[in-house]
Amino acid sequence: MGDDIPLSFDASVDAIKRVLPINLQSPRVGIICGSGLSGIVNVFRDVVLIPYENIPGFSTSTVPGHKSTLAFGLLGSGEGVPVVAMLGRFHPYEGHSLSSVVYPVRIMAKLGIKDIIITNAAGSLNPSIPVGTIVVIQDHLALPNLTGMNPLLGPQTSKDLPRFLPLSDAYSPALRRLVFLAAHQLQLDDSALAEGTYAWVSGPTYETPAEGRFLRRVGADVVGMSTVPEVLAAREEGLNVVVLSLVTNFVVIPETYRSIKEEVQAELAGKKVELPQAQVVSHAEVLAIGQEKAGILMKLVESVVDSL
Ligand SMILES: O=P(O)(O)O[C@H]1O[C@H](CO)[C@@H](O)[C@H]1O
Ligand code: HPA
Repeated sequence: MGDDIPLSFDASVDAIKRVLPINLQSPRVGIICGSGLSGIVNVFRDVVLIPYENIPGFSTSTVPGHKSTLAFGLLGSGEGVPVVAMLGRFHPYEGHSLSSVVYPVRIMAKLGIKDIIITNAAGSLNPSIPVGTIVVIQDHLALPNLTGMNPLLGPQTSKDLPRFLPLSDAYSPALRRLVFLAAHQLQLDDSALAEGTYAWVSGPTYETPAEGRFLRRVGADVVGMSTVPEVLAAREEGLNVVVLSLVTNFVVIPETYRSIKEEVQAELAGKKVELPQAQVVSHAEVLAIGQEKAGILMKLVESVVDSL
């Protein structure tokens, strides 16, 4: 993954500010919308939409369920909090370099946000975290990071940024608290929210059963192909981070491992066998669950922003 974009932060910030009214020029909170989760813009007030193609340094998302638009507006009760939301993100599997993937996070930081709420669609590796659950991420496991695919590799974008970034506190306990308090206020069922560890994989293939078992055994609860690069850049920029993963599918359920050997042996012995079929995940399924559950996630985000 190369550093293929010129560092044009000022040009990007200028292009954005030029089209914003004064009350939206310094957003307080950034939001990244995961697959099928861009509906939050519908509850913004005074909305200004800027296509990524109008912002120097921004790429274009190629994934269904990801628009390529930066949305500014006021969110929450009263006067509202000025926010900026990425309606669509970039993933390395699309061919974007890691520096392109995290570029919008750096621009949101330059615009002045202090907190960032990152959402994603993810597969569950944990049998006690069913589809539809919103997982408040408390930690991550990023095999690509450990093996050299880290967006912070290479020259830093500013000499003021820390070279060796600690990640023991990457997921803000204070913001995570606000999420659970917001859920209480919204009277969400206790089972609506869980806490867990996000495994970042490069994709675009979904996991094999063996990979799913491996990620579960090494401590991950959910898995996805995004988010971690953004978290790293956000932390490097000094932002407070909270990540909400909407579980759209199960990656692996132990009972779905069918043994063809046993099946054939049983058949040869004249026994009737009805073994469960393996599940096949699809992006259409991911988007469908996203559509079904996006409302709750959006209410949660709005309520957290309101309580900041
Ligand atoms: O993480 P987001 O962007 O929500 O999307 C998730 O959904 C896609 C797979 O269906 C992958 O891109 C995965 O990361
Ligand atoms: N694996 C990886 N990424 C995903 C999944 C999954 O099962 N579901 C949604 N994003």
